[in-house]
Amino acid sequence: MRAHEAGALHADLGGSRGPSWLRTPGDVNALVPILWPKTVKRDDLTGAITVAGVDVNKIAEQHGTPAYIFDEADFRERCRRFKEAFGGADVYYAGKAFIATAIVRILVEEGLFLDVCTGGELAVALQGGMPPERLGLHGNNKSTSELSRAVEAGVGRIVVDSFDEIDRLTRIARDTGKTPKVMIRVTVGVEAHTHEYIATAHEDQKFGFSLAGGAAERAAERILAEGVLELRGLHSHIGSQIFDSSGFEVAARRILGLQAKIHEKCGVELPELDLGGGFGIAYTTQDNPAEPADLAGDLMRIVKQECAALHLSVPHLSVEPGRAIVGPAMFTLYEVGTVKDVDGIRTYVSVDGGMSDNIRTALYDAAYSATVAGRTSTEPPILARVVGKHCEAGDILVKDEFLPADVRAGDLLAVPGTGAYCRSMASNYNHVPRPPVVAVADGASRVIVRRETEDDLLRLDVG
Ligand SMILES: Cc1ncc(COP(=O)(O)O)c(C=O)c1O
Ligand SMILES: N[C@@H](CCCC[NH3+])C(=O)O
Repeated sequence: MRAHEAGALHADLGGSRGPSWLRTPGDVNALVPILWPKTVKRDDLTGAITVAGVDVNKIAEQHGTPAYIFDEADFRERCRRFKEAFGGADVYYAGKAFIATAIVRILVEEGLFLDVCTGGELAVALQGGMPPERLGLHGNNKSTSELSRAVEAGVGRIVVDSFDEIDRLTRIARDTGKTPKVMIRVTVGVEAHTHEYIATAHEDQKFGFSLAGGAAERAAERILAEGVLELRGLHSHIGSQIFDSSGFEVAARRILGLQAKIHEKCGVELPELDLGGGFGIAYTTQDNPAEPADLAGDLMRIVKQECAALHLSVPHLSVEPGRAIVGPAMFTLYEVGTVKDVDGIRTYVSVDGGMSDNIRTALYDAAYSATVAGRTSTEPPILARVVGKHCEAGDILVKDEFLPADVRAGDLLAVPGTGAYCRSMASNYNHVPRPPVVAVADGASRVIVRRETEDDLLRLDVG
């Protein structure tokens, strides 16, 4: 029996963040549906996890570990649920969560729009065949080159974020004779209830034009007065991994207040409104995210009510979910390399990846769960910490989880909920090559982003 068994530890963890799930011998193998992509289950005979009918042991054999495993059917279903929920509104998938040409192709097929925020993401979007008019470009410091490329490609809307950018884009428009469509990113002053680093609408941060300070209104006046850019509407994004719709409500009220002011002062009713993304997902069983239909209902109701109160016509709405579409559609498959009991504290389970493939635990103190994936176990649960292979004590993937007491080197370990902001934020720390993304659908797997190799990294050195 390992250092910490579930029963004994439960009391110690009370009050602290604790594990996501107090496991008993019977349920240490359980897959809690809210955490896993829809086609994931355990095979009745072998106990191994399967995705779209493919055994993870086979995936590991074929593609190696670590690997991000993408459940295509799950992703498509989430695209459809958002699209249906928001009815006539446009759903811009936020590419920063995870983008690859294969993903873009699926988005095109599912009729979604796409939000990109750098020249690199724009290149992937165009390579994947997204019609440029269905693209939006974000960013607080877009370069002249990025803006020119977007204008040249005919990107549907550029969300302007500073007066410098308005100047830059105005010059490009004059030089090219084109009329870029723009929205204004407005900082509405909402303190979103999420980690400080991923909240984006309080006053003291780098994004957008301040509403309270009057910059947003001045930006609209300037764009309208110069008449070189086509002002389509206002944009607000309050942060990420948000569960509570009250922040969106306040944001919508404030931004529509500005819409009314612009109407009054400039005589223009802006035809579009974007309320951003940020809808939370379950990383552990303690998270309880809203359904897209409920979110959509709330947002659309607030916008309609507020427009009626302000005597405005209801603008064409759009939203930008990233995490809520791709986050739960992937899990990361690792192989356990070492298991170390630190007596009286916990068991450290080291896997063959780490903070280079998932920085979120180290960066945001994010909580994840994990399970032994290649088999089931009848052993009692022990409290484990899943860590990576990097030269860093903070290289933690899953802070607290109950794993079976016989977890051992060679086991496959799966961490769910890693579709968003894991591959897209991956690094080569310690010269560790980034893992591939393996898509699984209808009983077959295919690589959609190949594994990086040490040779790839060596080729960067030119000295
Ligand atoms: C402007 C903008 N839109 C959309 C998103 C997507 O957020 P999420 O992935 O939380 O839905 C972000 C990221 O926070 C963002 O900055
Ligand atoms: N990267 C963050 C969210 C920020 C999203 C982009 N504005 C995360 O992992 O949660």
